[in-house]
Order: sequence, then structure tokens, then C-alpha cells
Amino acid sequence: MDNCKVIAITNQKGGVGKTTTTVNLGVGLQLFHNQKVLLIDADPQSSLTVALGHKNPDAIDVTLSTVMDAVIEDRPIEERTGILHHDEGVDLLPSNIELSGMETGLFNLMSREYVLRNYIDTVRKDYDYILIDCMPSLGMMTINALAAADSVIIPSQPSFLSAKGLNLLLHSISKVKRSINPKLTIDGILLTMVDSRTNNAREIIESLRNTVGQNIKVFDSEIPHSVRAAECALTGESIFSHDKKGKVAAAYEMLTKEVTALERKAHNRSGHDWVR
Ligand SMILES: Nc1ncnc2c1ncn2[C@@H]1O[C@H](COP(=O)(O)OP(=O)(O)OP(=O)(O)O)[C@@H](O)[C@H]1O
Repeated sequence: MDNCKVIAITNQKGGVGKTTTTVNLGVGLQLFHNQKVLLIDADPQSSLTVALGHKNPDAIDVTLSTVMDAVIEDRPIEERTGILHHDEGVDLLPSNIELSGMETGLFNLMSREYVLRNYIDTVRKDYDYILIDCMPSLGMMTINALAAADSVIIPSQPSFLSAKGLNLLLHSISKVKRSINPKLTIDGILLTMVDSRTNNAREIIESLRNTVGQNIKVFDSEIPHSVRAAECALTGESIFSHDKKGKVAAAYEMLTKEVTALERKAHNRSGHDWVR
């Protein structure tokens, strides 16, 4: 057994802060908790790859689709194939447009849900955390991410957290849990781009915490809306480099504490079970 935790950062809605959360949670886990982190870009749009400074993903030869292809073809994967190192101490498995062809090809395979998981099994011994930045859909790549993950973090803007959207996502998660990955859990919903200047922002959040929060953890950390966060993707760095004293950096640092605390709880619980 290794100690690696694989987290899928997912929401079928686009533009809710999945990529920004993947970058800043990942770099924050390295920076504040000294964790070894791999970030996987599971979206052919490649926003994570771009956000970590690779302005032209299509020029990258070896990507997630290369290693998934090797799994499908049953070819051996050499250590660190395709993995790039970022200056801020995290590793990245990039993606580019080739991943969209891969997603279509998966449909004809027998064990199509397990391709990413089989790849991750070959690298998880090297990391404490693997974060998967999912694409904004509930298609086969996202199913692969959920099949490979130990848990899920759902970023959402408070005003976009519709009951319908959330139910759809929870339905997919529970389907994957039932049929292919019984250990899958939900770490929580992360409220992003919170704009405290709008009059009713607090009311919406309080009402969410009282309703959705009854069934699913809503992280205490709330990521504020800030132009400094949006700038990061353009400069290829995390908020901790770009604006380390700002409110977004503080919020993501707090999220790293909540996420690592979840691990300690799970650890204590399993120790307890073992004692019993
Ligand atoms: N806290 C924030 N404040 C202001 N802008 C933000 C914040 N977080 C993210 N953004 C910006 O909002 C946009 C969407 O964010 P991001 O790319 O992280 O979302 P996403 O869910 O990954 O999108 P997609 O579904 O397209 O992959 C980006 O332009 C990003 O820079």
C-alpha cells in the first residue's frame, strides 16, 4: 500500500475554477506541507498545461494521451515518460488536442473506464498527491478520472451551484462508485470566485451551506474573486508566486490545510478500525 491520494477536481460546468484550483492546491500542498505532487491535465483544452507556462501545448510531443495509448496497447511506460517539472516544485503530465481523439477511441475498448487508473498505478508510488484536472463534461475522460480517484473536489461559483447540475454530477459519481470504484468519496464542494461586493453573496452562501451542506461537506475555505487569480494563468505561475500576500493565496493556503486534515482524519479512522 502506498500513501498517495488521487483527487479528481471536477464539475461538468465550464469556467468554475477547476484549473485554478488544481494549480494552487497542488503547489500549496508542496509549498506548505512538503508533499510530492503530480498534476494531470485530463482536458484536451489543455488549460492546466497552459496555466503552468506551456503556451503551445500542441507542440508537446509526449502527453497524457501518449501514456494512455501505451496502456491501451499494453506497451511498457518508461519512468517519468511525459512528466514535466514546474519551477514551483510540482510535476505536470500535460495534455493537448490529441486527448480529444483518445476520448473518442476509448468507446471501443473493453476496459475503457480503467485506462487512466492503470497509468496512475504505475506512478502513484512516486507521489503523495495526484490531482486530476477534469474536462467540463461527464464523458469518458471524466469517468476515467473518477475511476482512478480516491476522492473528488467540486469547485463551483456559489451562484452557479444549481440543484440540477449538482444532482447530475452526484449521480455520475455514485454510478462510478457503485460499478467501478467503490472507494471513491467526495471531499467537498469548494466555493470559488466569491464576490463579496455583491449584496446577496453572503445570503446565497449561507443558504447553500444550510442546504447542500447537510449532505456534502462544503469547505470552510472560500476562494475570493480577484483579478490577481485570473492573471496567474497568463504568467504560468501559482498565486503563491504571483500574489503571495493576497486574499486568494490565503484562501488556497487554508484549503491545503483542510485537505491535509481530511487525510489525517481518514488515517486515524483506519487506525481505529484496525484497533477494533
Ligand atoms: N478566484 C478567481 N477570481 C477571478 N478569476 C478567476 C478565479 N479563479 C479562476 N478565475 C478565472 O476564471 C476563468 C475560469 O477559471 P478556470 O480555468 O480555473 O476554470 P475551469 O473550471 O478549469 O474552466 P474549464 O471548464 O474551461 O476547464 C479563468 O479565466 C480563470 O483565470
